[in-house]
Order: sequence, then C-alpha cells, then structure tokens
Amino acid sequence: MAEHAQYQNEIYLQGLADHVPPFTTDATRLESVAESRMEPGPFGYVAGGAGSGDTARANREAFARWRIVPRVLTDATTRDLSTTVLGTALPAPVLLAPIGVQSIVHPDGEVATARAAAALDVPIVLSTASSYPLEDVAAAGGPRWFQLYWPNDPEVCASLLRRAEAAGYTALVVTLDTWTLAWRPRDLDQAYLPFLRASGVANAFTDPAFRAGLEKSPEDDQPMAILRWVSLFTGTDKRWDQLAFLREHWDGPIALKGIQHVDDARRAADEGMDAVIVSNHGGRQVDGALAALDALPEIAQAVGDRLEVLFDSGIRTGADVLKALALGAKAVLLGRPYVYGLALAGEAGVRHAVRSLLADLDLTLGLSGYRTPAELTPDALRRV
Ligand SMILES: Cc1cc2nc3c(=O)[nH]c(=O)nc-3n(C[C@H](O)[C@H](O)[C@H](O)COP(=O)(O)O)c2cc1C
Ligand SMILES: O=C(O)C(=O)c1ccccc1
Repeated sequence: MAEHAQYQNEIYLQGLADHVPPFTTDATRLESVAESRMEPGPFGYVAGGAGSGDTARANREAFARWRIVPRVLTDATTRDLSTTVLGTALPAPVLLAPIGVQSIVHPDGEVATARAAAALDVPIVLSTASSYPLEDVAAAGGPRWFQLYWPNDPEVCASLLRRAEAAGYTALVVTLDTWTLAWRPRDLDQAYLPFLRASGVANAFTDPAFRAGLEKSPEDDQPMAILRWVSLFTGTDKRWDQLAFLREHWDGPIALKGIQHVDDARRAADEGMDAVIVSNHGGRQVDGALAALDALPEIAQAVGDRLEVLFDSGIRTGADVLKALALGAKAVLLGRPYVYGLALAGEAGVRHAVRSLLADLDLTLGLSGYRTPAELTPDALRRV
C-alpha cells in the first residue's frame, strides 16, 4: 500500500486531459500565490507572525538544518503511513491544526475544511474561535478534536466542553500560549482584528452559558457581546492545578498545546495529561522564540514514554513531516498551508493542499528507505 502517493499518478494522468492542479503543489510557494489572490487584511492575519517575524522564519530555518540521510535496498515499495493518536485512527500522522476565523478567507470557512478533511479521514482540530458553531462543523462527519481557548468563566467552559463532547469531538486540545494576542505589526498596520467584526465568535454567541451572562442577546447588542468575548479569553488566571477542572468536565484524552520548555512537558506528564503539542503557534506569539523543531528532541526524549508528543509550527513539505517524526513526534499538525488552500479554492483547495502533503510525505518516506513512520529515529537524519 502506498495510497497517498497515488495522488501523483492522478495528477499526471489528468494532465493527459489538459487538467492541471487548482494551484501549486509546492506548499513553500503557497503563501506568495495566496497573497496575490487574497484581501490584504485576511492575508496579513493568516501569514503574519509576532513582532519582526523572526520566530516564523526560525521555524523554517530549523528544518533546513536537519538533513535526511536516505537508505537503499530496503523494502519500501509498499508503505503504511497509518497510526493512532489519542485513540483516533489516522491514515497518516497528520492532522489539521486549529485555526480560528476561517470565514475571513472563504465564506464556507471551517465547514469546507471539515468536509475536505472528512473525505480523506484526516482529523480536524476545531478552534474555539471558529466562524461556524461546532455543531455545524461536526455535521461534516469526519474525525474531530476540539481546541479550547480556556474561558475565564467556568460555566462557559463547562458548557463548551459539554457541547463538544455531545457533537462527537473525541479529544481536547488546550492551547496555553495565546492568553492574549502578541504584538502583530501586520495586523496593527492595517488596524485589522477579525473578532471586532464578530468573526470567530460563533461558539460563544450560540452558547447558553455565554448568553446567560449578557443583559441583551448578541443579536441585540453586538459590541457588548464582543466585549464579553474578549474578556473571557484574555488573561492568566489559570494554573497547573486547574487542569483538574478540565478533567472533571471532559471524558476523553487531553493535549496541552504550545509547549516549548522541557520542564513544562514534564509537568504536563506529572499532571496526567495525555499529550503535549510542541508548538510556538506558528511564530505568532513570542518574537525571538526558539524554533519549535529545536524544542522537539529534548521534549520527546524526556516525556515520550509518558505521553504522546505531537508537533506543529513550520510544517510545509513531506520532508518536514519526516524530520519531525524522526525527532520524536507521533504526528504533526498542518497550519497555514491548508488555510491558503481554503482561500484559493474552498473545500477542493483544502483537499488539494492536504493530498499534496500526504503524497509528498509518502514518497519521501519510501525514497528515504522507510516503510512506516514507526521506523523513523534520529538516525534517519543528520544535523548540519
Ligand atoms: C490564522 C491562524 C489562526 C490560528 N488560530 C488558532 C486557534 O484558534 N487556536 C490555536 O490553538 N491555534 C491557532 N493557530 C495556530 C495553529 O494551530 C498552529 O499552531 C500554527 O498555525 C502552526 O504553524 P504553521 O502555520 O507554520 O504550520 C492559528 C494560526 C493561524 C495561522
Ligand atoms: O490568531 C491566532 O493565532 C489565534 O490563535 C487566534 C486567537 C483567538 C481567536 C482566533 C485565533
């Protein structure tokens, strides 16, 4: 089986009928393609990073320092990329990262993303700040996890978790690196912030506990509802011992997202968490931060036998995925590339972006001499 690589054959065969893919198969070029076709506000929001953009650049540079050392005369003609993460069966070690406010790039937003992912059986991680209510996105039917921006109001928190569980989200991803938005010059220069225009507030505005805390409904007084939204999701009143609250209100596995320091990873394991996602939020939060890939090996080594280690920030190609897996990740989350796919061609665009990555990964794995992700160790790489 080398099913993901079939996309390569499919593309060449369609060429015989004069069809070419909807946009480039090279995700490292997607950003510039998207820039020429997107509105400046939404493009800047998606592409932008914290401060100088240094962390987002560092994420990419870290991948370039690790080189794959291919093996020959191994049995890699047929490959099996499937794996299981937090109880979810994956066709390949790739999930779609939680990305809020997707309606700013395409009117169908997260619903289109969820449909494309469901068709491929690739799990989505739906953001708390999605443009569509979590129940509407669940209707796409694919494997799904829910990402929590941990609200300051416990009633709202419990209510969101109840709804996510009822709608079939099977794992919880708690994002800890974004209790306020960083200094983001690209957005500041355009004075562009989607939430102030009521994008990305659908889960809250449809939530009974959120609505109960308002004098007038969000439909009758939108500015007041937005103000409550901002105050709910801003601030640092959370501590490690409060993870117990999430355990009480969520039956499935829990992952902590935004882990960069090995001591935080150890603490997550001590607190009984099921996974950590090594991530610097795609370079959107701390300017000058460690590249996420450079944080990965130490964390995987320290806690890889106690919980599942996932990774995101800077994944663009199959080689990037291979490198993260070899350095200890069980699976990776894809961020911006699928959002550019959504912007460029809606549901079909997400499908194309994801299929391209999976095919590239499948071929790169095989050509490097490996049959399965589990065979990858740091020995597959050399740091230069
Ligand atoms: C436009 C945008 C919105 C995002 N929204 C969220 C979010 O709502 N919740 C979250 O946990 N992470 C969010 N992230 C971070 C991603 O989940 C992920 O960590 C990051 O995009 C990975 O880096 P990459 O884009 O370089 O692949 C967002 C990222 C972008 C680009
Ligand atoms: O923009 C982001 O990076 C992000 O994580 C976010 C935060 C709040 C709402 C939507 C997205």
